[in-house]
Amino acid sequence: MAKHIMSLDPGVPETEQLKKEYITFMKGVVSPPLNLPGTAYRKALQSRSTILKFINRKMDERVEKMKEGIEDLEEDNDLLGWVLKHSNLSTEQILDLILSLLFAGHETSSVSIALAIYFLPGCPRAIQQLREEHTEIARAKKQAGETDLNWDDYKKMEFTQCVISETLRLGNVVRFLHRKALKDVRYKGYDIPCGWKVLPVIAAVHLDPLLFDHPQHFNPWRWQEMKQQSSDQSSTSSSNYNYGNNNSFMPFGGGPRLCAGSELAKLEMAVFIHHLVLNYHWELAEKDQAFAFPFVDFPKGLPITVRHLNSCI
Ligand code: HEM
Repeated sequence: MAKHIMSLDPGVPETEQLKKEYITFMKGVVSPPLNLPGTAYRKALQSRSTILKFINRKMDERVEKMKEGIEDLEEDNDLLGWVLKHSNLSTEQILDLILSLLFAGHETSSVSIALAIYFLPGCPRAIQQLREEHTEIARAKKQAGETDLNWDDYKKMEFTQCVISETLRLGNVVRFLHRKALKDVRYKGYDIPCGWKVLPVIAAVHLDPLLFDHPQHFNPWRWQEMKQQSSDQSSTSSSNYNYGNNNSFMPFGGGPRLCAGSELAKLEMAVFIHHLVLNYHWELAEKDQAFAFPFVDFPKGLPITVRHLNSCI
């Protein structure tokens, strides 16, 4: 993500330093707002300020280069390069945009991928079906003399989409949303006064047994059933499990504030799963569990053992 946003290469000292600050920032984002020495909140404020200074410095360097007419293909095509050249955003708006995208686009996708790695070994039949789907895609590409995955390949990943949806439903990377009533609202017999904050808990919807059969069970095939049901109008109306309904599945939120990166996130997960199932066998090295405190994480870092498969493709 940092590479696409600011052309930061993984492993180099400045990226690692930014990562360290980012982790401290994340730990204090949802914490009691006590600006006292040693608190997570205070440390997060300090890290946020360090990150903003870092982005500001990068911006100044870029502006200098642009003035001198120095071209850099990679930097000109990253997000920072694009906004500097083609937008009229103020410095403050650019800083806010870059920080928000680093925040919104990094943790969510990487935790979702970790959750897929965590759930799948408990469902060997799903791994088998994924392998079949991706082996077929890889075989067709080889026949066509192509190597890199493209949009048409992605569109063929139908079962993979079921695995992604199920991972997002059960994993609940984002557990609740933030809303504020802009006027007095009466909803299902409840009065919500103007100005009150409302936190819709999407995790509660995703784990509701009235909406999802055996909601704690990782079952990617439920999404195939859902597709089948929605194509069969008559059966949908008599079913309890209307999880094709947008209000019952909203890992990316909804309405005008719907996640801006939802399609990118699913694409990232699909590409990762493609390479994972084609090339590797993996298992959990020790028992670990996903915890939400407040962001979903694995206390032990989800250690896995990985073995390379001798693929015949
Ligand atoms: C699996 C990964 C992801 C999940 C589960 C996720 C989830 C969410 C959720 C629940 C929201 C709040 C929506 C609302 O309030 O209704 C949101 C907002 C947002 N997300 Fe994501 N997200 C993911 C990945 C990404 C990525 C990869 C990017 C960008 C590269 C991104 C950018 C954003 C932005 C910019 C917003 C704010 C949208 C707005 O307020 O207008 N997200 N995301």
